[in-house]
Amino acid sequence: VGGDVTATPESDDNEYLCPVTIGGQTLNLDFDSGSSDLWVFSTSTPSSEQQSHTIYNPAKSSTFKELNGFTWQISYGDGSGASGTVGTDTVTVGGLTVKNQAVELATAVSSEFVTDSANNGLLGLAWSNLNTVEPTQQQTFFANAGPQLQQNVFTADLRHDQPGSYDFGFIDTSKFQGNLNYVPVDNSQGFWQFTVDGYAVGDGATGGNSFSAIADTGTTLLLLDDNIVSDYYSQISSAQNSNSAGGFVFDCTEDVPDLTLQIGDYAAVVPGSLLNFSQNGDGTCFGGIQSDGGQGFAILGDVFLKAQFTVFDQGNVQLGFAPK
Ligand SMILES: COc1ccc(CN)cc1O
Repeated sequence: VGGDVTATPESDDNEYLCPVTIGGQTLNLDFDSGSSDLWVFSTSTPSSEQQSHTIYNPAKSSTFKELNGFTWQISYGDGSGASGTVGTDTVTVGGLTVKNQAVELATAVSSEFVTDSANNGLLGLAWSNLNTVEPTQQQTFFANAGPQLQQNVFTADLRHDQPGSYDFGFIDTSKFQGNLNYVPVDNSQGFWQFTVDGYAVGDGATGGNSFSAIADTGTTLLLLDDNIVSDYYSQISSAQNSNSAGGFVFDCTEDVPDLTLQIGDYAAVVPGSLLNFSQNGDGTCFGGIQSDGGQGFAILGDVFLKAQFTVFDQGNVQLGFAPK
């Protein structure tokens, strides 16, 4: 048994949304391998915050059950957050169904979510020890689905400005080139965390110290240690760190170098085309590489994941990468 679901980018590839059916109601959710709560805009969300979102109505689901007294509260790296109550329902993603899945109903959402009208909630794909439900932590959709999957994996094939896909339970070898390169995962902090062994800017030599990183489909950019960020932008003559833009920008006419991350024997290339992330409207462009804020590990978000086919292997606690 498996599932295949389309992942559609919002404008500027800011996030990727996938249709999820909950108790017979379909909402587009942001699949997030950096968190472990499945939460939705619902009839419990204040009407002023519902705006033009698609909402889930548990009263209309014949399979919804309230988890009385259970609550959740989550905050994300970008400062956004949400909180609410909890129930269970039947959740289907691309033909794969999980019964009695914890579904978290938002009773409060931060402004970033209110204004992002295409996003009707998140489906967490990190490890269940990150789930925020109290008094009893809940399992993710992927953890619950694991036992019914042919292979205990999901894969991510995100693309620039075009639909990609998530597959659950199988590896579609037509979606990548060559062989998969596996790296062990440390899931003790609940993330898909692994070691990067070095980096190279453009066609320069691979160097630098090894560093820890997480594979995070719910983060837009490629967030790296400040030393690597400085080294990278030293290769772009007009680059500057702009407070008003919120990070490094450069003239849109510039030739933007590739970045290669050495992961074991695998050289993961992120092409310069993906590292010229978006236009600021004033002739400058915003970089796909930005600072990780010194939090001790790099965040390999969608900018990185667009350039790789990635296998999130729950059974063997490992990640697999291949070029596309
Ligand atoms: C405001 O939108 C979001 C905030 C945080 C996450 C999770 N990294 C996903 C989002 O779509």
